[in-house]
Amino acid sequence: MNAVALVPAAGRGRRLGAGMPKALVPVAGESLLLRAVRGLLASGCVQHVVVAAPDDGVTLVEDDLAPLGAADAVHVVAGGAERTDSVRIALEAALARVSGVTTVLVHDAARAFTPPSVVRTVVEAVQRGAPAVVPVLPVADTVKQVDVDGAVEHTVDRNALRAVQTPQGFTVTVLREAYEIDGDIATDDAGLVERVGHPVLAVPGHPHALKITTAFDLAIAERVLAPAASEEELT
Ligand SMILES: Nc1ccn([C@@H]2O[C@H](COP(=O)(O)OP(=O)(O)OP(=O)(O)O)[C@@H](O)[C@H]2O)c(=O)n1
Ligand SMILES: C[C@](O)(CO)[C@H](O)COP(=O)(O)O
Repeated sequence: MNAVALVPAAGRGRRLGAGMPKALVPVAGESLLLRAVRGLLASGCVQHVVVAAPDDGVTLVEDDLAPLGAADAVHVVAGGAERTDSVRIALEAALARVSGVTTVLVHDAARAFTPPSVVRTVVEAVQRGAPAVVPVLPVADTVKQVDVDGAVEHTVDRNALRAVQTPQGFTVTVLREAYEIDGDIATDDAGLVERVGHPVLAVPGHPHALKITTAFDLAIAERVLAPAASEEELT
């Protein structure tokens, strides 16, 4: 069974400060978005991708993705004000275009260098019966809870913490249920699924699934991730 992937790519990239939508920022000559979509398709388990573009950038995004030569497998819609709005719009578009959808991935364009192997791991976990799946990494730093004044309240047991990445995977039923609650906003899709009471399974992520958020992250992408991606087969 194949999955459908939703790619929220409508963000402005304020923290990056590139003066253009972050998804279209190039790294070694290819946009973050093109790289993210190619990685999804290279996994071999994604049959269709719906990209949520900036509302004034749908044609720009369509043109950016043209080199993939996958026009039948990739559809671009205008995203929304928040990430959750963009995902909701892309989900509705995917279900209107693709029949028989069972598994849905949600993958940030900003995580452009996610290895296709992580995509497969997430899809396989959903198709083995997990209603919701997130790729994760251990937390390497000590984490402390602080109050509004910055005073440390306590140290959190980092062994019980994981840093969550994308693609996140869901059964279509569970994701639709989570997105039926209008106005509900969360920083990730699994958070909405937790709120409607479904279990979420953590599976291994990958350091290359770094979310390109700041100029520092972009430098890491240019100097480390892009060279590594060009060396590895997209397998
Ligand atoms: N209204 C929004 C906001 C974000 N995103 C997407 O959600 C992903 C994760 O968001 P983030 O990394 O925060 O991107 P931006 O919102 O662009 O960054 P910033 O918060 O710095 O502006 C990105 O691929 C972004 O394009 C989206 O589709 N629609
Ligand atoms: C979805 C996500 O990538 C999981 O870590 C993250 O929550 C996105 O956060 P952002 O502030 O929208 O980049």
